[in-house]
Amino acid sequence: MHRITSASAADLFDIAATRRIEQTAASALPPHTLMQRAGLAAARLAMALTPHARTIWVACGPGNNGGDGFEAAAQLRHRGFFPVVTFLGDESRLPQDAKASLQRARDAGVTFTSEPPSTFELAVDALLGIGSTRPPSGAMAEWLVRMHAGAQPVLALDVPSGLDADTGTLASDPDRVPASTRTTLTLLTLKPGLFTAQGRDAAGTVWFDDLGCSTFIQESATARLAGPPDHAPRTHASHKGSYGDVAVIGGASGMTGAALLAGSAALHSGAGRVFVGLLDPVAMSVDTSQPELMLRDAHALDLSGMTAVCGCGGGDAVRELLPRALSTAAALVLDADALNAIAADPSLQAQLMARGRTGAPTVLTPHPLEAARLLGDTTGGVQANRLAAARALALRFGAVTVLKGSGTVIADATDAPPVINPTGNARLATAGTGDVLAGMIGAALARRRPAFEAACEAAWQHGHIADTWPADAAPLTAGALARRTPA
Ligand SMILES: NC(=O)C1=CN([C@@H]2O[C@H](COP(=O)(O)OP(=O)(O)OC[C@H]3O[C@@H](n4cnc5c(N)ncnc54)[C@H](OP(=O)(O)O)[C@@H]3O)[C@@H](O)[C@H]2O)[C@@H](O)CC1
Ligand SMILES: Nc1ncnc2c1ncn2[C@@H]1O[C@H](COP(=O)(O)OP(=O)(O)O)[C@@H](O)[C@H]1O
Ligand SMILES: [K+]
Repeated sequence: MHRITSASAADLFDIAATRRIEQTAASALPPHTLMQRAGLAAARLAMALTPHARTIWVACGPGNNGGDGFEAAAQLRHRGFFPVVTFLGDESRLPQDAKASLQRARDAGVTFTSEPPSTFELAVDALLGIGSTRPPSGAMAEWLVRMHAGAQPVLALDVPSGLDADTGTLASDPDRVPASTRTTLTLLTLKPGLFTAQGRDAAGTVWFDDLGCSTFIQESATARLAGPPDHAPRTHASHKGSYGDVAVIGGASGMTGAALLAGSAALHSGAGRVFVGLLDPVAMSVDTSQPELMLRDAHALDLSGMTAVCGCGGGDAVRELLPRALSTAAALVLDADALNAIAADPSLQAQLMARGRTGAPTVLTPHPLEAARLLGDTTGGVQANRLAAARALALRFGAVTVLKGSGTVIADATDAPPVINPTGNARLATAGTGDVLAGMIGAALARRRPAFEAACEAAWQHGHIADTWPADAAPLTAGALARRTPA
């Protein structure tokens, strides 16, 4: 059992793959082994979370997730703790494993009640796991509200009840249950839904126990959790040409800052030279706070041999430059208004697809609304399955796609599993941080990192800066994020 951190690169498996792995493992092991291992791991984590707990409420549901709860309760009782189990299900319809664990809990002397205890130091959510088929309702919904309403920690077994383990969508309104400190012990496999969409908020701190079954995994991963990038030291005899040129195209009237932020991020991420091609006809010619940036008229930049970062603060004006960027830029990041222009223009879409077929490195960095426009979908539709949306965009345009937000998803058009970025937090929810990410990806492309790796590494680093921002420092602003130092 170990805690998952942003340093953990790991394979993620969806529900279908997890069930196949479970079958393989169960058929190779003595009956009930998996559930007993799951319950023991849960009891150990419960004891570590609340070593002095007097009452541990274990809420058990109608399937094998409930079985994990019975087993955990039995193990806790054997160790001198006082679990109180509430069981929401029909004993006669329990799966065999869960039935055996219910008996073991009874034999251990666990207390069963029909109503949750009035006070408890820890709640164990063993109501629903990967078999969740509909939003919890009735007593189950009430118990979930009750366990999350107070400050007591909640330990969810496998997945928080009601969370879709594939997509990270939560059946109930997540804002209804914000108070508790959440920990999730996920079992057998790590699931993608724990790390994207509402999964991060619902799961809290994630622990993983593979139940000793990693050797039974023959499946390819559904997705991967990005680990930190390797640190590649600069060779001594390198020069600015070794790190490439980035040209930011954006900054239409009133939005110059977005292009300057992307430029600043590219610069501080190590690009050899950074040009900022501004679309505002009366733009400044130098940014005295960042004299390293070479400000140009966007129309005058020759993009061949350069990495172009196109669209940051681009407004409508960026549209006319897109055909040239799509056909001539050596590598290309398309962000913000460049994506909106492409979404609205079939001829630009065709050009983007044609570029994709040439294999020229191209990265799209939509937030969910931009992704929805490109897909002809709604933001809700995109958020309902972020992995699928990122993959659909990557396949349609032949471009690496970075679908931003909590648990940024990075997909390409190959068979490689998409990556979920584990870093970042809501401090990034401030204007301009997306421009910074685009500039960071641009710098990685300029030093000739392959597009998928460039996107994964930049997304990890971008979130990591926010995660390690000193608590007592000034608020994180996009400018400071680009410079990587608190103002
Ligand atoms: N098997 C193994 O080897 C291992 C399994 N493990 C554990 O088993 C879990 C999977 O077990 P599972 O397949 O039984 O599914 P589970 O999540 O318990 O729920 C299914 C039940 O809930 C019901 N139900 C669904 N939605 C509902 C709702 N909203 N409100 C009310 N009821 C609802 C559904 O009923 P139905 O939809 O059929 O009406 C069915 O009765 C997995 O997550 C892990 O914890 C671990 O021990 C590792 C080894
Ligand atoms: N809660 C969060 N967790 C992780 N990353 C976040 C969160 N909120 C925002 N971000 C990140 O912040 C950036 C915001 O980008 P974007 O929406 O394009 O903003 P802007 O257009 O203002 O630059 C993205 O990289 C996104 O992934
Ligand atoms: K659960």
